[in-house]
Amino acid sequence: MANTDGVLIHPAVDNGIKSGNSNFSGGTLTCHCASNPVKVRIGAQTAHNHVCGCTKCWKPDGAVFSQIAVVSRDAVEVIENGDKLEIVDASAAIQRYRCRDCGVHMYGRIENKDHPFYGLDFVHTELSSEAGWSAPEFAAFVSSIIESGVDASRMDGIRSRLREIGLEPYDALSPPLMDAIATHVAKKSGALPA
Ligand SMILES: N[C@@H](CCC(=O)N[C@@H](CS)C(=O)NCC(=O)O)C(=O)O
Ligand SMILES: [Zn+2]
Ligand SMILES: [Zn+2]
Repeated sequence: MANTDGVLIHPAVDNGIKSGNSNFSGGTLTCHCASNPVKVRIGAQTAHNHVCGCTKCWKPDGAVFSQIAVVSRDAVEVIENGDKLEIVDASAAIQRYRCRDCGVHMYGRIENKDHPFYGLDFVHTELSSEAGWSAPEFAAFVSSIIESGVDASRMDGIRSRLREIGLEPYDALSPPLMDAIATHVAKKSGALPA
């Protein structure tokens, strides 16, 4: 069995996953700036929370994975210091808005109306002090952590640790989300009825 001692994934899951609260209805995300932080109000509970190993998603210092969930774009409102936001990569499918001073990503938005996840924004709920956000359910883009410099020899230990804390590892998204994407594509091409 792979040794999982000392394998750190993300602070929100390393000491056990906190359950979500089904009555929770949102909170405020705050960037890491000591003065004039960017604040984003999320007016709903999130869904599909997960950890992501890709190189594009924002990770707190020392974390190998990011933690990211989706919420309707209608529920996302920049309420303070929005002038500090800049788009990381305007050509990416997900346009990630980061604070130009501290680098924290405040939300990611899809502008392509044909994208399977159009209408959903991507947010890091650890930026909120409120408890009750939906709990992470799986680990996505696990092999991608190698692209950030994790040696492939550590992957057995990292996948074992993810399973140990209840986050099934996948090298893309989870099967239900991959199925939803493929269904969207098949309906567009006509392979399935719209
Ligand atoms: N192996 C690539 C994967 C990047 C990737 O496809 N990320 C996923 C999960 S966040 C995605 O949907 N990206 C869309 C985007 O970045 O716009 C990396 O690590 O950079
Ligand atoms: Zn900031
Ligand atoms: Zn990602």
